[in-house]
Amino acid sequence: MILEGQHRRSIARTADGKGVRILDQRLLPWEVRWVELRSAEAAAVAIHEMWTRGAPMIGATAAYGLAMALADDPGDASLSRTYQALLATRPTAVNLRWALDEVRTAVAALPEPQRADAAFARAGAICEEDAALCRAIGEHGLALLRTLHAANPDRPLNILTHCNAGWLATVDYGTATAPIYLAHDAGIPVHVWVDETRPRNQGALLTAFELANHGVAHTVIADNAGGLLMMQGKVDAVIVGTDRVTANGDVCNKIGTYLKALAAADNNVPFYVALPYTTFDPATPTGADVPIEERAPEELTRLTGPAAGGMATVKITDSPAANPAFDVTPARLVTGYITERGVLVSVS
Ligand SMILES: CSC[C@H]1O[C@H](OP(=O)(O)O)[C@H](O)[C@@H]1O
Repeated sequence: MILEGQHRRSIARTADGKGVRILDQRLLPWEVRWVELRSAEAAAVAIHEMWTRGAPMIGATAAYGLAMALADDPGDASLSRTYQALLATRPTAVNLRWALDEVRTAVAALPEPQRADAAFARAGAICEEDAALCRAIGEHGLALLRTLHAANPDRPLNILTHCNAGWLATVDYGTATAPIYLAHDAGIPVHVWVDETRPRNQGALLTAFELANHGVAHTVIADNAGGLLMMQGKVDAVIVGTDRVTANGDVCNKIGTYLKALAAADNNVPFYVALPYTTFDPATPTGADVPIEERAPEELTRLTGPAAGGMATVKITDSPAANPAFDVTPARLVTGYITERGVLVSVS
């Protein structure tokens, strides 16, 4: 199903100002369903169960969750309890902690009656800032893609991406997709190899949905096909998003990213990471220090999809399964970091 109209915003404050409205991404691309979250507890469930996902997006949702809690109880105990509960929903993306810290800082010194409004205001500003940051990432990435396309102007530029780092993962534009959207809109012929991204298939379900909706040529591939395509010279660059970049430039991102970076290095394919500065985590020394989220094995051993009368789940195996949701790409494998301030060749 293609989303019509203002399709680039997957989060907004509710009309009555008391909640937050998100797209339930578990149903995409088959159904576009908006849900209204009316409590911090509902926001925590939506983040943990990945109704909404993507580093900047879970930060924005958590920020609204804290605001909703303060509307119910603006006291310090509520603030602290809710902060910790939301922080515990998903451990890897640094944007979650960053956004919660932003709201806590905005309200901590205020009289209690003023806290909820200030929290909602900060949450809304975080969303608007993210949209602007991602647009700027797109502008800097566009310059990069122009240069890459100039090397082979007679054919489309082939970009490989992993997972979904699009407008569904952010407030607008995406991070890895922002340069792609701006290049497409500027008339640069771009084709995207879309890693399906097992086990949750964010690529096949979400990135493909986004690109189709924007009219960008794309091909969904098995995660394990990327190395062959690079070996065959069919990939001009890899651009991925990230959930956290540590002080030394290591990149935490969706499981499978590291293997793409290895294949890119082995085939001299530039490997870029697109991120806003809110995803840098200078307080964490290296990728080895980042908690890697372990999710339910059933995400791996079951497949869910549309069937007559609704969604159906099929079993793949009864065997035990391990399901780490992220991995670490060492800084040495990263060609550059595309940020809202420009393209960095190193972080440390
Ligand atoms: C722009 S952040 C996107 C980032 O978040 C995704 O993880 P998840 O879908 O589990 O929230 C993935 O790592 C993306 O690169």
